[in-house]
Amino acid sequence: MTSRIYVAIDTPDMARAKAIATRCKHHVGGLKLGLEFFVAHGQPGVREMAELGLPIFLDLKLHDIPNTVAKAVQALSALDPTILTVHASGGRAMMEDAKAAAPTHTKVVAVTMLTSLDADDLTATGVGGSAHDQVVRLAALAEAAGLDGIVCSGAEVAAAKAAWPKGFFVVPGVRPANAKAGDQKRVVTPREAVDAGASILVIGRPITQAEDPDSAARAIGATI
Ligand SMILES: O=C(O)c1cc(=O)[nH]c(=O)n1[C@@H]1O[C@H](COP(=O)(O)O)[C@@H](O)[C@H]1O
Repeated sequence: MTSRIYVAIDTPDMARAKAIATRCKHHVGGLKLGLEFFVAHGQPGVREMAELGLPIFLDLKLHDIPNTVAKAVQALSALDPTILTVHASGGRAMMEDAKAAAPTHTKVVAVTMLTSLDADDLTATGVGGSAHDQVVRLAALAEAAGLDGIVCSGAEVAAAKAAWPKGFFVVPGVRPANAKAGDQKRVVTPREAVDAGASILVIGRPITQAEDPDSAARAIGATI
C-alpha cells in the first residue's frame, strides 16, 4: 500500500531538498512543497522535484479575493499538482473559484485552523468558540464550496470526518512520541492521526531533521 506520509520539504536549498526527497522516497507517498521552497525556486523548482517520480502536494495556502486566487491557480495549473491548498477563511466564493480553476484531478483542500494555533490564539484573532467548532464550521464551508477536503489537526479530524465522510483529510502537526513539537501546538502522533481518520499525514522536521531521513520515515511508517 502507498504510504500515507507526505514529507514536508521545507527548505530554500534545492540540493538539500533533492537529497532529502531522494533518501526517503521509498518510504513516503509524496512530497509536500510549501512557501519556503516555492518562493526560492518557483515552478521550475517544482518541476525538478516532480522528476523524482512522487506525487506533488503544492502547499501555497492561497488566501486572497476570488479573482486573484483563481488566476493564481490557473497560472500554476500546468504543474498539475496532486494536492493544492487554499485558506478556508478566504470564504466560499474564493474556494469555489479556486476549485473551478484547478486541474480536474487536483485535490483542492482548505486549511482550517493552523496547527500552530491553540485556543488562546484563536480568541486573539477574534474568533469565538473552540478549535473543534472552528474546524467543523470551516469544513462545512469547504464542502459547500465543492472542495475535496480540508487540512486540520489530528484532534479535530474525527469530528470533521463524521460530518463529511467523503472528504479528504490532511493532518499536519504530527509528532512521533518524544519528538520536539517546535512551533506546533495541536499535535498528535502518527498512529493517533490515522486512527482518527486522516487520509494523509504531513510530516516535516521529524523526518527532514533526522540524521537518516530514510530510517525516520520508515520508522514512522511502521507505527501506522
Ligand atoms: O497546510 C499545511 O500543510 C499545514 C497546515 C497546518 O495547519 N500546519 C502545518 O504545519 N502545515 C504544514 O505542515 C508542515 C509541518 O512541518 P513539521 O512541523 O516540520 O512537521 C509544514 O510544512 C507546514 O507548512
